[in-house]
Amino acid sequence: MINVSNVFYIYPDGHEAIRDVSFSVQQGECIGIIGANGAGKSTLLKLLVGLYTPQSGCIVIDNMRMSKQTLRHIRQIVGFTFQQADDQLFMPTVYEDVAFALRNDGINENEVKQRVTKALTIVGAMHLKDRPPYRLSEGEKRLVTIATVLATEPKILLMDEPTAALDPKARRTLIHLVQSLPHTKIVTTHDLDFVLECCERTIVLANGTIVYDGPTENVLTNEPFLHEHHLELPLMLQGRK
Ligand SMILES: Nc1ncnc2c1ncn2[C@@H]1O[C@H](COP(=O)(O)OP(=O)(O)OP(=O)(O)O)[C@@H](O)[C@H]1O
Repeated sequence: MINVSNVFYIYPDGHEAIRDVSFSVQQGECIGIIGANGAGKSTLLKLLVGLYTPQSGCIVIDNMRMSKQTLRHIRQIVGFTFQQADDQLFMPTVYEDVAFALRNDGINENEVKQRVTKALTIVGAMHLKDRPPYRLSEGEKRLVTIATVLATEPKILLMDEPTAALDPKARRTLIHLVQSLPHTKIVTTHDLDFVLECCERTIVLANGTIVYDGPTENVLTNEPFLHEHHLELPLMLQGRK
């Protein structure tokens, strides 16, 4: 579903944020990308959704090599939720926000209504449809941003820090939602307990390179390795020591 080969990305100021990164993702996998602040997690997600273009290396999504010509099509396959929900919600009501991309694509109003209703129902936010997004709580906003993406019917979901600023109940709702979605998913996060519950495979980034790619359980129980990369044992595993 995703193949990343020898990708390098240097910001315009010369900072090399991604260095020789390669990995593949199979359909239906849920992968956690973890690492210290500044390790390159968000940069990598933005490369996968085509917001940034690598200086070298190649990204293939659903058998299509990412390029100016394929970007529009790839954006229909890949749904991306930003770290800040406010970056994604800007319409007067939740309904209009979820409908926005569909209307932009010229989809007829009947189908827009069906898709918006389905997406809001999946995330359990139908009751919010007439509310202004800026008045919602962080947890509600997070669910609505996921609905905006689900409505476009992507095959792949990329989520940047989805549990940031959520209280335990909202976080639990999100965990259940992510576990129930059949999509291929890549999630960047500092919430290692979330990774333990939702992702069977984990990639650890450090200074823009991959230092681990394998089963989640193996890496999240390796305390010396986690410490070396400014990470800690997930809270769920700390009692086992
Ligand atoms: N626009 C930019 N211009 C120059 N350097 C940048 C830019 N954005 C990010 N960087 C640098 O690229 C590196 C990777 O940043 P990135 O935001 O991808 O890290 P991250 O792992 O997502 O961090 P965090 O956990 O703090 O969100 C960092 O050193 C950061 O300072």
